[in-house]
Amino acid sequence: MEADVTHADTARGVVLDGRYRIEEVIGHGGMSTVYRAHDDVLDRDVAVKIFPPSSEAAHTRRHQSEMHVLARLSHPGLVTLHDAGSAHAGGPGEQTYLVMELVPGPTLADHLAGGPMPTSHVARMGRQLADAMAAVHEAGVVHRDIKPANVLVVDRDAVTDEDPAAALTTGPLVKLADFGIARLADGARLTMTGTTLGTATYLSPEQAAGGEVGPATDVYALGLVLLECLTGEKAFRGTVMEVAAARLNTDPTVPESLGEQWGALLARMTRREAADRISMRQVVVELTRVLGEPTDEIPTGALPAAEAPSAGSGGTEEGAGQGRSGRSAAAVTMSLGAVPRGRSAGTRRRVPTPILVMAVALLGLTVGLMVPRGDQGVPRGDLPVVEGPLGEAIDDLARSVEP
Ligand SMILES: Nc1ncnc2c1ncn2[C@@H]1O[C@H](COP(=O)(O)OP(=O)(O)OP(=O)(O)O)[C@@H](O)[C@H]1O
Repeated sequence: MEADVTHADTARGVVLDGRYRIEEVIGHGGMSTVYRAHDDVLDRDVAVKIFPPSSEAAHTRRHQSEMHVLARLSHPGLVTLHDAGSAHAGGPGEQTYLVMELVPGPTLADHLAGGPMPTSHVARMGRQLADAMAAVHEAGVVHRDIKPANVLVVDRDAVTDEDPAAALTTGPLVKLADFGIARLADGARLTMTGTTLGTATYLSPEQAAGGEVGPATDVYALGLVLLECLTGEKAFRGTVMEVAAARLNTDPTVPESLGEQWGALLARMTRREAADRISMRQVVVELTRVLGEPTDEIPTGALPAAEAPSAGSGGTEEGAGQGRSGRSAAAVTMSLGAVPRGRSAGTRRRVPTPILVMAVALLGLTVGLMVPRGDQGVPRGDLPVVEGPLGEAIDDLARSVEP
């Protein structure tokens, strides 16, 4: 019988596909365990992300669809997908795994525990993330889970040094991980044992309202992440319920001390109406202005020069989320099956406010009931699956809670 790769103690030493030798756990997510592994064929270290066994064919199909999208995305600011496969293929304990570029540094969440970052560092790091995300949007995909825990810091010194000029100009400081995988398993977090629930810190208003999610959702989340990097404080604090509900009526506060440029940019990124936000490509342009650099020489990491949009061309709302194929991000999201249960392509539907309030209350209540009072904050037992619009609103909230 093949070894179980669910747990660290049984996974160590397992060789997947005859080449990926599992070594040690390097990260846990709500949906997976991430291991350092050695690729015996290419003789290099890699990261292997293993999902728990799924008995639902729909989950497996969704993982495969998402892998195909991940495979076509290439950008220095995105963690590269090398390979994918299944352990115990065809059996009841089949487990999907992804083999990725190994980024050995801490996450931005780890880094932020040390306090705010210098503004120029935030601008450069933010521009790298925005450029990567603009490429993602232009490929017709929405991440939907931008948060510090999903930003891997490539070079810790480049973020902490007072004068990291060389590192800042040569390569990406950060890489975005967890690319859209979390959204694939709609509702799975609500049924998984051992899922860590935190706060709905980076939830966009449209996610909180159960509305349609598009590229502007990522812009909002990145705005909150940048604000947190600058201030060292989360923009919204409180219980899951309070935090999720607050953003429907409240704009994040940008301290005046950050200056007019940052104030204007962050306000335009975090407008409550998604349609009023600037595009991710425009964020790249604005952060270049913040850095005092010419906007006609903005680096675009992923796209060949011939295909790269000019600095300003993607900056219009019309351009936001349109891929080179001409398909909108929302359309591709739907074709991936990444839309919450029960939604169909082309259907625009908002969850009525009373349902949202019930959803927020239920999620808050559930988290309150499930999270033990100790330091770990790890819920025990299964959370209920709720069908219909209420379930969808809860799913959206659950997907957005931060570990
Ligand atoms: N390519 C990588 N290189 C190094 N570490 C990684 C890599 N990918 C993920 N990790 C580590 O594993 C952790 C969990 O990964 P990830 O967020 O992708 O999992 P997840 O199950 O999708 O999580 P969630 O959906 O709860 O955010 C990360 O926070 C990071 O510490």
